[in-house]
Amino acid sequence: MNIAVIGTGYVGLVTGLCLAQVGHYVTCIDIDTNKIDQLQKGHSPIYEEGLDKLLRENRQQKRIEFTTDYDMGLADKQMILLAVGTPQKNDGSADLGALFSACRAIAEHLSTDVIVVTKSTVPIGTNERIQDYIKQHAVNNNAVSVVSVPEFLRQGSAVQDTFHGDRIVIGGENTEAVETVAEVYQPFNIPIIKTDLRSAEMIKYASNAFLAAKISFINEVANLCERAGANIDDVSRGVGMDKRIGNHFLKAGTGYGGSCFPKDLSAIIAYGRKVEQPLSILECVQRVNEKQMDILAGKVSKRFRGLKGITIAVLGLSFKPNTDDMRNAPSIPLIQKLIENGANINAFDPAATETAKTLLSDKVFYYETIDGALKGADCSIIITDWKEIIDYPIKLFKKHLARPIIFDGRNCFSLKIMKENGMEYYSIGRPAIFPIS
Ligand SMILES: NC(=O)c1ccc[n+]([C@@H]2O[C@H](COP(=O)([O-])OP(=O)(O)OC[C@H]3O[C@@H](n4cnc5c(N)ncnc54)[C@H](O)[C@@H]3O)[C@@H](O)[C@H]2O)c1
Ligand SMILES: O=c1ccn([C@@H]2O[C@H](COP(=O)(O)OP(=O)(O)O[C@H]3O[C@H](CO)[C@@H](O)[C@H](O)[C@H]3O)[C@@H](O)[C@H]2O)c(=O)[nH]1
Repeated sequence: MNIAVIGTGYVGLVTGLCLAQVGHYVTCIDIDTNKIDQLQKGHSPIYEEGLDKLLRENRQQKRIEFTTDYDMGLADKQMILLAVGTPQKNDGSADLGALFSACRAIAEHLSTDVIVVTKSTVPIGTNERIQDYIKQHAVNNNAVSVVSVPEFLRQGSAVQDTFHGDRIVIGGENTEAVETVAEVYQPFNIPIIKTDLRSAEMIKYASNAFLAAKISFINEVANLCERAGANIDDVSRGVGMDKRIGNHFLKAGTGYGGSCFPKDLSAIIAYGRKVEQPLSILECVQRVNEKQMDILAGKVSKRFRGLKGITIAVLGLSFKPNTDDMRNAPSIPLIQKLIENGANINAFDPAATETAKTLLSDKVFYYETIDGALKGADCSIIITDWKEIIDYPIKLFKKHLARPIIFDGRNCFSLKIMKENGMEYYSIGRPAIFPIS
């Protein structure tokens, strides 16, 4: 099928490439000329292993192309995927400005009957608005059916998630359009669930909200473990082995970040308020998460009796490993707090340094190696569990740091190894380790 994808961010690019890979012909449209320039030259603007290869293969097979021109991009397409951003507004609700400006462009450039598939995460009722909006602004008399296919990929493993997802949700009121979309996704061989538009929209928010709730839940239990003298790693494993609970998203840490959970929770909470059905559990989930981001600063401050003048090697800046994305990364409020209280920051991240420079205080010193960041620092804080950091030899922490002290926000190391190496080690939800003097 000939498919247009509007928006070449994470979702648009990965979806476009994966649809091309299973044999469809895809044109990706974006208003960002830099992004389109890069893609036309065969460079992925997104950092993720495997994406460059997928891009190269599909360009060679002429199954994917990139443009800023809506006329060219929408010509002869049977399906248009909407994958523009839906960021958070000041009041917490989703900003649908980019989405409706893309809908306006569809209405003005459409010259064939199409199915419009919404991949963007949108509040309940939005797909009905999209249907009305395009009809109202259409310059030609083409038939348009809107179908909701929310996206569940994770950054860093987006291609893998697209080919091996747990389910594909297809929501729509027009049965024929829903069936056509199901055929397009059939080569992925993933279970498909067909629903109405509103249920599909709700499934996306409820899924993210539940996952975020699991994280805040385990973080609270971790904090309780510290008081109780229990070990969150064992507790988490024991709880997660119950199949009714499941062992995913039970890893305690410095809180969830990223471009999705924080904004999607805010959006569904704002929607609940609007329809007078407040979501009190999710409001707590958010509060617990905000508090969790402060936990490491508190531990360092307690250990050093204040932060003034100490030098901290911060390892990992991106909101999670295998991505250069810094949106809502826990490193941002944490580093801000440390600097406000007088600490000096040496930072290392394998991929996110350039983005970090645009977001963090200009007082932060960046290093290209872990060695460089550690040298002479009073302690190290681990915020993101990159493989490079987990695999870094403990004896080098000991060699480079002025004092062998680690505050680990992702429980990267075993307590036994820390003890054996004579480290002073504070993690999340586990007993602190002090060197034997
Ligand atoms: N990033 C994820 O992991 C993820 C996963 C699932 C769902 N989602 C949802 O998918 C949507 C897209 O997320 P993203 O992270 O890919 O967004 P993004 O912000 O990375 O990219 C959006 C792209 O849309 C382009 N754009 C904006 N207005 C446009 C217009 N009028 N015409 C053409 N292009 C336009 C922007 O230039 C940008 O390249 C959001 O609703 C998000 O919540 C994201
Ligand atoms: O046990 C866990 C699991 C995750 N996290 C944190 O949670 C955040 C989000 O992680 P993850 O879900 O892996 O990343 P995203 O790429 O943001 O993906 C989420 O958000 C996407 C956008 O909606 C959805 O499509 C995905 O299904 C959903 O997992 C990160 O800060 C992680 O460090 C934890 O603290 N503990």
